[in-house]
Amino acid sequence: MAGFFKKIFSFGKKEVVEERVDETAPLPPIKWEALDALKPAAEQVVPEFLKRDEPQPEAETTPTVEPEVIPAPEPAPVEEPVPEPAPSIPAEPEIQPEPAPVEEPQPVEPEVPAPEVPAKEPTPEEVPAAPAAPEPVPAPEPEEIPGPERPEVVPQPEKQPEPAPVEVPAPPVEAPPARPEPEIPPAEIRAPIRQPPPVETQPVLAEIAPEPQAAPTPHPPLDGEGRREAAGWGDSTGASHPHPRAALGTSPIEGEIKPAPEAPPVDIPAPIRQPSPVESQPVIAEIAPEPQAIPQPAPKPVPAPGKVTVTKKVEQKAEPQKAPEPAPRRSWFQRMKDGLARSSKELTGNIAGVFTKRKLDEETLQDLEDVLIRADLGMETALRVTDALAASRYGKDVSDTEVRAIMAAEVEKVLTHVAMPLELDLSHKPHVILVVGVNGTGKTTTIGKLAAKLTDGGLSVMLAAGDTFRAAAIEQLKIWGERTKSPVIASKIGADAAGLAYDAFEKAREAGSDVLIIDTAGRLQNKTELMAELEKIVRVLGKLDPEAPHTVLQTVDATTGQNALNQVEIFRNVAGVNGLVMTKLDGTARGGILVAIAAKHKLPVYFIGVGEQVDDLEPFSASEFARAIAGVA
Ligand SMILES: Nc1nc2c(ncn2[C@@H]2O[C@H](COP(=O)(O)OP(=O)(O)OP(=O)(O)O)[C@@H](O)[C@H]2O)c(=O)[nH]1
Repeated sequence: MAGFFKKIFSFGKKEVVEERVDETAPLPPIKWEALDALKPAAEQVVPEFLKRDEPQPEAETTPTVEPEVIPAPEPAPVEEPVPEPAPSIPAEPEIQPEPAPVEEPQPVEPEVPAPEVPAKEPTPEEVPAAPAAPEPVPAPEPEEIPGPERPEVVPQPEKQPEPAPVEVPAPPVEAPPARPEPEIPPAEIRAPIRQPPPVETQPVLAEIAPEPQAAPTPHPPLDGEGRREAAGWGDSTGASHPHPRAALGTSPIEGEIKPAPEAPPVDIPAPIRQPSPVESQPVIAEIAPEPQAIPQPAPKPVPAPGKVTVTKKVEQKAEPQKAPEPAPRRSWFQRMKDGLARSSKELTGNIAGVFTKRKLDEETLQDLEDVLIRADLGMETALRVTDALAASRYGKDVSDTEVRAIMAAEVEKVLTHVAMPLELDLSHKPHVILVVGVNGTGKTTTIGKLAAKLTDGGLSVMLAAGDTFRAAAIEQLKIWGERTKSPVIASKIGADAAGLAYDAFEKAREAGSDVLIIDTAGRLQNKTELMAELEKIVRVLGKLDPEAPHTVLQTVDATTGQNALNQVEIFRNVAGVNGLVMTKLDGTARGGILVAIAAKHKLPVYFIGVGEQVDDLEPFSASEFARAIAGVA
């Protein structure tokens, strides 16, 4: 068979050049009888395909497909010149028998001969015969051939035509486009596609169809947008489509969609919004079937993979995850221990470094003293620890565990005297608590935490925004007042703090409040002004109650280290501080400063803060603090 075809092709090529001139002439009537007689010449008919390219009538008949096929095989046999195609013309009768061969072999070759025969020979007259032949063939051949042949044939002619046949390739190329044109309807569909109605889904197919040469491959032309459009349609028609969401879930489609980004789909977005993610999937299913519906139905449903929905699914997953977020609350001791972890870790680590396989001697004791001082525990406490250790373990092997235990015991002894509970003398109405301290040490926050404790204990509390220099401080106190349901007395920014304190005292008394907590500014930058202001507040309050303020609390920021010692010294002298609140013990390695302050000033430490939350303020416990900082369970 291959040899047979080659000959035909060779003829066709040569003739092509000649025939083109003839084709322009009108086509004479076909003589079927004569054609039968000419059967042997069928091979020579080859030249026709060339003519067919130009002749319009052929396009209608199925034979058009055949002529197209011809060009593809042509390349090889250019050598044999067949000047006289005339006899071959009668080949038409052969064309009918061709159907059978065409079906058998997938290769287009068998089909090629049939069309060729009629085309070339009939310079003018015979040419018409070619179109006539196709008419009988139409129904059977087209169905079988179309699916497989189209994709194969089209690409071949274009690629194979290498050098000489340059002329030939041109015609075949033209032939293929002619076919799609009849299908043009799809192009028309695009316009409707932009419109939301479900009918638009068809247009999408049309777009896909053209590419179909890629037909074997899924949906190259579809874009993410295209899918959306489809999705919109799918929603409306989704019911009719059998494609389950599961099918759509496949990811493969996505890859296809990406490659073909087309402008038209952009319009589609509107419909997409309407459908929910789930709906979009059905749309995809619709798109796939359409292209297949024409040639290949079931197999392509795979397009469901186009699941642009994948992104939507992801979103759905994210939503549910957000819901569950309960936070278990740790015990106070655990929180304090965690808060002091940095201080403890550094301290115990250094101690372990000193006592690694060493006997306790003067050098070792000196090293330990240095470690304790660097931990801000203070000279006094450091000496207490080393003295206690030397008294019981000098000259002996000592482990870091034993050292930490002794240290915890000595620290506790120092703190025990300052670890006192805050006592309120409610014989005074109100009991006035003046809160002082450097800016940012936690005055306002501590006031809020304390107010919460007092109100939770059934006491009525009133708050006074004595820091009149900062609007933020006033607003912050108001927030705490709302949280604790405590009235807040405030004034304009820059107002006299002493005057505000006086007014607040009167109002608290009038209201019968149990406790009045007064916030103050902490501008150490201008010590003179600060001292004057605090002294004035104390003096004014004394006018209403000689013993007021009854409690002067100073907040000390543990992160300030040794500076805290000086701060306490200043405020104690200016405002008569009689109690401390150590704040921010969480997140600092300098918690030991609390021990140094206690040892030096011997002021009561009422509370410690280990966080910003309302319940992160707890009464100070010497034992707990000592064990926590020494790393003793
Ligand atoms: N981590 C931690 N932060 C705290 C603690 N106490 C207060 N803070 C934070 O420290 C910052 C300052 O707290 P404030 O209460 O505004 O301090 P202040 O002394 O009133 O500051 P001024 O209003 O500027 O005078 C805020 O962000 C508080 O949330 C604590 O115990 N631990």
